[in-house]
Amino acid sequence: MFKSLRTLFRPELVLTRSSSSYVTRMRHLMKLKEDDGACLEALRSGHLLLYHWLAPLLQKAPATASTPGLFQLPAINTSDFEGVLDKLGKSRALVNEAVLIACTEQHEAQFSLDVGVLDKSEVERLCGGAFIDLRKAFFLLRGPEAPLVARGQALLRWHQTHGFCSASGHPTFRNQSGSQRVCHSSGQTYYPKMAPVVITLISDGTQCLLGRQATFPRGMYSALAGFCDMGETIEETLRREVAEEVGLELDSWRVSGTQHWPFPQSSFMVACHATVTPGNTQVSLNHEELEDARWFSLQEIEEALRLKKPPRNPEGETPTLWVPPSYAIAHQLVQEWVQQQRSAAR
Ligand SMILES: NC(=O)C1=CN([C@@H]2O[C@H](COP(=O)(O)OP(=O)(O)OC[C@H]3O[C@@H](n4cnc5c(N)ncnc54)[C@H](O)[C@@H]3O)[C@@H](O)[C@H]2O)C=CC1
Ligand SMILES: [Mg+2]
Repeated sequence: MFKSLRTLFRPELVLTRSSSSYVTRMRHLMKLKEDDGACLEALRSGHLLLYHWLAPLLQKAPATASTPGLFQLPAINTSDFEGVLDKLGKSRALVNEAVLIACTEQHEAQFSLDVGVLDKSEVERLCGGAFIDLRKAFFLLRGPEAPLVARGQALLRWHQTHGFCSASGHPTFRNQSGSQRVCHSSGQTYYPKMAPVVITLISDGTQCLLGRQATFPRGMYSALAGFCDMGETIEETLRREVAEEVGLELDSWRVSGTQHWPFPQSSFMVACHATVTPGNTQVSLNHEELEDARWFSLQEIEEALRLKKPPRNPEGETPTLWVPPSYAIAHQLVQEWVQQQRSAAR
């Protein structure tokens, strides 16, 4: 029913276009964030990403030979969604709860809206699509849609959990864009927050170390991660987390990239590659933090990367190794490590 957001929002193009178009777009977005009237007007002609209790609405993408079974985000015009609300006999005022998350190159504003108060299957039927758990959605979306849907969900979650001032206990009120909340009693302004997390892939030169928490799905291993303590630098967190979780002393490390991750309450992931010397690989596991941590060979990791979706891994059978989805920065670290190993072998 609705066209794909992919046709409207292609941030990768920004890199190849003149910087002035990027600057104009960012200035436009800044105005919408700060000016309630302009934001409300932009909402009228904007697009909505719908969520139902924080699960995003996805629709099947047209299949191609290389990308069968993929999904996309439907681009729903605000006015079309108001028509949906009319059909459901619900107030159009729900649309005003949308929060601003981005704008297209044509300066069309994009908002996310949680429609948990509406009947899920009715919305799915009228809008064409299905509400899918965000962790699952990361396996189904490609390109810029995964970070966009993550950002939309994170901002909605932040509003849903910051309705009261922690100083006065009184309700807080959002601005139109949703970029902040204010308590009129204490005068405190609240901004959406991300918790810094360091995630690291440790290599001994030929193998890499992955760990799993007891709550991970069967067979899934990931790079080691840990939240920064108050006042810590990235390097201090990195060394401490590795020492705490697997009892290893790092030899060297470098930052590889960063990412916003919407779990558990929005994390700012700083991804690093680290090394230990080959004689210093004996893992001493902290069972309170990890269920297992093991060294994996290049071949094992290459096989895990070939899986396009999580394997079935039934109880009672030895699970097949798999790693987080391609959007997760852990996946990118693993891929970079494979590239490094291959080029070192040439
Ligand atoms: N995007 C990616 O590729 C990956 C992301 N992650 C994310 O990294 C996060 C941190 O990794 P963990 O090993 O769980 O961290 P961790 O090793 O620091 O342990 C988690 C514990 O830290 C404590 N903690 C301290 N500050 C916290 C905060 N701000 N929020 C929540 N808990 C806090 C809690 O007791 C929690 O149970 C995970 O929540 C996960 O969402 C983890 C692996 C891959
Ligand atoms: Mg950890």
